[in-house]
Amino acid sequence: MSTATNTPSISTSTTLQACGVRKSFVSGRLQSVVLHDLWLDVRASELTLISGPSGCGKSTLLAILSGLQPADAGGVRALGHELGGMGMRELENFRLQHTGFVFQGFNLFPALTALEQVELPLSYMGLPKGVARKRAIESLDEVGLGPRMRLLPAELSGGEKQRVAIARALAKEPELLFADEPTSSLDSANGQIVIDILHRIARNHGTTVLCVSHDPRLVGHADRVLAMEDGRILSDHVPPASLSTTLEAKEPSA
Ligand SMILES: Nc1ncnc2c1ncn2[C@@H]1O[C@H](COP(=O)(O)OP(=O)(O)OP(=O)(O)O)[C@@H](O)[C@H]1O
Repeated sequence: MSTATNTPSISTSTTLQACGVRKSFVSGRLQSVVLHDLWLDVRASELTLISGPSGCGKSTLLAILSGLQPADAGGVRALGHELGGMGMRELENFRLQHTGFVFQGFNLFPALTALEQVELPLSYMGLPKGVARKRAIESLDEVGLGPRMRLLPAELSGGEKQRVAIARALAKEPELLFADEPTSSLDSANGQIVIDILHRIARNHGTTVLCVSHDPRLVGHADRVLAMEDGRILSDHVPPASLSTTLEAKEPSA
């Protein structure tokens, strides 16, 4: 069984590990510890949700696990690589090739169509134009936006913008997908669509999906929930809704 305590046992499908991660921030003469000696492992083909109240350190943990921020102590192992051992260039390349990000504020370019938004990172990755276009269209189709791919962000709803952002991440075919409060600016129905898409990506593509959110409505949609408080992971559980889905999937059909 995986654990989020100080005595980790690592399963074979683990793709992302935090090993004794510590982080503090200094503000004036005050130093506050945001993450306390945190251990966890995250598995492939699962949507892992880190939940907890505002300010408990969720986004800081996500930033460290994705290599956007360094830890003060401890390490992160992602896809077999120690992130702390990489130089800036190497880390940038690792993120480009292996990770996708989805943020609360969508981060779309106002002047680009949905299709162009999704194609852009693929050109940075060096994919030939035809391959990039094919992948971009497939990803937009997968999130249900094929018919709207020629539209600009201003012509899309909030939920559709977030789906473009997910398609942009998905088209890179990343092993690791990070989502920071992806449903916070969406209403309940659109939030549900977004979390269901993230769940499906984990299942169908074998992607490790790590999502942080303080939205309690997401808990039942995750495969695994890590509850965080004051820079510590207090519990690690499979939510009941996810358990029943797993049991249904194992039930032989009549
Ligand atoms: N760059 C920074 N400099 C100083 N303090 C910071 C910095 N980044 C985060 N913090 C502090 O660290 C603590 C944890 O912040 P973090 O954003 O990780 O929490 P969170 O759980 O994601 O919150 P929310 O749900 O509101 O986004 C907060 O007290 C925050 O003010």
